[in-house]
Amino acid sequence: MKVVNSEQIKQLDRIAIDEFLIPGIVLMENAGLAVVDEVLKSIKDKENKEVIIVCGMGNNGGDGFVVARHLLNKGIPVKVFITGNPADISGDARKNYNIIHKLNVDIHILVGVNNLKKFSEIIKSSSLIVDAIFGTGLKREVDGLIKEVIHIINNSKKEVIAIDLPSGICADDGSVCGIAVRATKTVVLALLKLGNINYPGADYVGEMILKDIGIPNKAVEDMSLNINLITNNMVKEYMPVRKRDTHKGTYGKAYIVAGSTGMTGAAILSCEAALRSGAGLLKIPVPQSLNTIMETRLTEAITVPLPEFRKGVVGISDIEKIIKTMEESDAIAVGPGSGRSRELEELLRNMLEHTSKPIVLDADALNALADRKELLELIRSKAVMTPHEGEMARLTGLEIDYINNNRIEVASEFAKKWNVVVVLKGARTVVAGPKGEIYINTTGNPGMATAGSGDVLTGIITGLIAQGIKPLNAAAVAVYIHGASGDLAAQKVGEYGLLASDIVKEIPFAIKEIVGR
Ligand SMILES: NC(=O)C1=CN([C@@H]2O[C@H](COP(=O)(O)OP(=O)(O)OC[C@H]3O[C@@H](n4cnc5c(N)ncnc54)[C@H](O)[C@@H]3O)[C@@H](O)[C@H]2O)[C@H](O)CC1
Ligand SMILES: [K+]
Repeated sequence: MKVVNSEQIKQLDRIAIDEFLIPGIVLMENAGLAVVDEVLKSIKDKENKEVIIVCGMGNNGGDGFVVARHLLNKGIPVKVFITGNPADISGDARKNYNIIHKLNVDIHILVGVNNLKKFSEIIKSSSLIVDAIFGTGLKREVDGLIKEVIHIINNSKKEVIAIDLPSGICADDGSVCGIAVRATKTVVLALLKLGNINYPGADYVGEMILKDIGIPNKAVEDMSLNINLITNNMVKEYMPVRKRDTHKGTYGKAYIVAGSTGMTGAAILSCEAALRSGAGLLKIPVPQSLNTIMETRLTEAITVPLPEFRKGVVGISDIEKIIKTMEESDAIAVGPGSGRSRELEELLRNMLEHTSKPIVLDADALNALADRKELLELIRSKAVMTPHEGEMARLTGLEIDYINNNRIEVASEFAKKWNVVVVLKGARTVVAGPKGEIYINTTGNPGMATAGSGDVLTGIITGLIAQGIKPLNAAAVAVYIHGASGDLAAQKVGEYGLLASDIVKEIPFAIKEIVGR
């Protein structure tokens, strides 16, 4: 499912109007009607049906005027409040304003303190508020009178249906521009905006309903939009169908280089997650002294004990064996719980130099790359890197705040620069491909911010690549499954006590729920 920013939706609007000759006022009519549907659903069982529509000076306000006209026609009492002088309204919004003016709709102009008092009184006796102040055209901090208006709407505790975006949320990044309407429901028009799904905006939208307003699919296709929301359907499409006459070899061999003294748990979580995601076979090199622990915990994996240079750390002393296993594998991962050491840096250098197999680089492998940037030049296989913002900061030298405010750009630039897939983890994990492809994930919950959660994700990505899914798609599908598994776990144990191992246990159920098998 495509996601756009304000510039892209503006361009799409222009293509629909100028190239496909769909009059803008038709789109506005469709937008208004889509909102009317939702308003009617909401007030259906209410005795008091009075609807307040608060309109701004742009096309979002124009949509609001259309809503007013249709509600009036259906006998619903409506009151329209306008946040400025109607003389300043132009274009299609102006036409729709003129119509409701002719129809003698009860229109109020919001100016001055006394007027605001009246506004809050009238709101009190209403049933529902439609927020049509700003949509994708919001430009700057909301202040003055409109800030007061939004404050009154939020304090009213009334049901609020926002048109396109809750007013005050920036369409491009979901930031709050001074203040924003807290909506019960947001009717999103034509395509999702980044502001609808990125935090904090996502916390303001309430229930999100995406409505078609008649922009031709062809116009959307012509734009070759690069930002996608990961959906159930995408996961269904990419998860391999398991045929009857297959064997474990069909589903790939994964090789996970992980764990060291004190951090065997990370390795176990990654390995179990890879197997729970469907990988056919899994091997893990184990420092000799840790072999008993690993064998005891990992029933289904094959552990390969290796001589250790330093106690509890896999080094390069048996690099030939490691290279051979890499060559026999379909997917490799390195880093979870590996520990920071010179041995790991050397091991990683050797691994990168000797393999062209897809490789997932996580945790301590990312630290090694951050400490020795020249190793990044060695990546010639299809690599997936899974940093959180702290690791991304170390890899790029950028400030964490900057990364958090520019997650898509940062992930995408890095992916393009190093020709890798980047999974920038967080509340809305961003998966970026080397050709500018972007996937955003919306599954998951705060309970998943717990030790080992990332190790599970690495295992899922590796397990999916092993089954033949291309690294970019595997990463996108994996973050979705990871989040969905976390959501199932949270349903059972809540968010506080959720452990990474709870996520692993839910992987098969999440896949079954999404894929249907
Ligand atoms: N998707 C589509 O193709 C369609 C969308 N429609 C609706 O149109 C809005 C976008 O309309 P636009 O006129 O570009 O912008 P807005 O109405 O969101 O706001 C612009 C309006 O507000 C003023 N303004 C901006 N920021 C501030 C501020 N901080 N304080 C005060 N005033 C501000 C600005 O000067 C303008 O006057 C989209 O979201 C949909 O709802 C169409 O109806 C159908 C086609
Ligand atoms: K709005």
